[in-house]
Amino acid sequence: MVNRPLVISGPSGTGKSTLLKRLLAEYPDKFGFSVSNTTRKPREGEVDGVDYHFTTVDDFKKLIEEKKFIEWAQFSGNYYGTSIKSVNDVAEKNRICILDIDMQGVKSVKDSDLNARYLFLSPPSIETLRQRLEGRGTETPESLEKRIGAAAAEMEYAQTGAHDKIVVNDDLEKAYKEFKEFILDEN
Ligand SMILES: Nc1ncnc2c1ncn2[C@@H]1O[C@H](COP(=O)(O)OP(=O)(O)OP(=O)(O)O)[C@@H](O)[C@H]1O
Repeated sequence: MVNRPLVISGPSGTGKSTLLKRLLAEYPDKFGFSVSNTTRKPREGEVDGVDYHFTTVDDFKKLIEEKKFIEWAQFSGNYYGTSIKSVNDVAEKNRICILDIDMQGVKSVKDSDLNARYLFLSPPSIETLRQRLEGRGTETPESLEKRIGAAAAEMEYAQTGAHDKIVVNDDLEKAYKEFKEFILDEN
């Protein structure tokens, strides 16, 4: 099968965005992201099927019942979700769908019939992760502790062998090389 979806996970602050940004800049036509469903109203300029699949609450609930979502959540009164179809749509456009998701998302994808590949990006240590999150300047003391707690659980899960590849983001150049090699190592 061509273009298996690629699931990238790892603790917040490990460097997923940094590496993905670089990959997308180097290969602008090779990858794609799934279009989420939402029950919120479109904002001006937003296009159905492009920005989101705008869905009624009834339809959204039906999709949940039919187990059509890999993951879904409710934020401030609206539902948001990633459907299996939206991931398959990317492959149909001959692109590799990248899913940047957390441990729960990884488990859901594993429960679905998506034949995905799993990459875990690990920090060299929790202490380094803490320093990077502090250095990024985006966290309050509370959100920092929350992320560190979640990181420990993510790292434990990675120890169970749930992923096809673990890349340790120590030296950025070395990590990017390994990251890219696994991703481009065709499907
Ligand atoms: N190899 C590295 N060495 C040192 N610093 C790094 C390295 N990789 C990333 N960083 C820095 O660590 C911080 C966190 O990286 P980034 O924002 O990419 O993490 P993330 O995994 O995408 O986090 P989130 O899931 O919260 O979005 C950034 O400030 C980034 O510049």
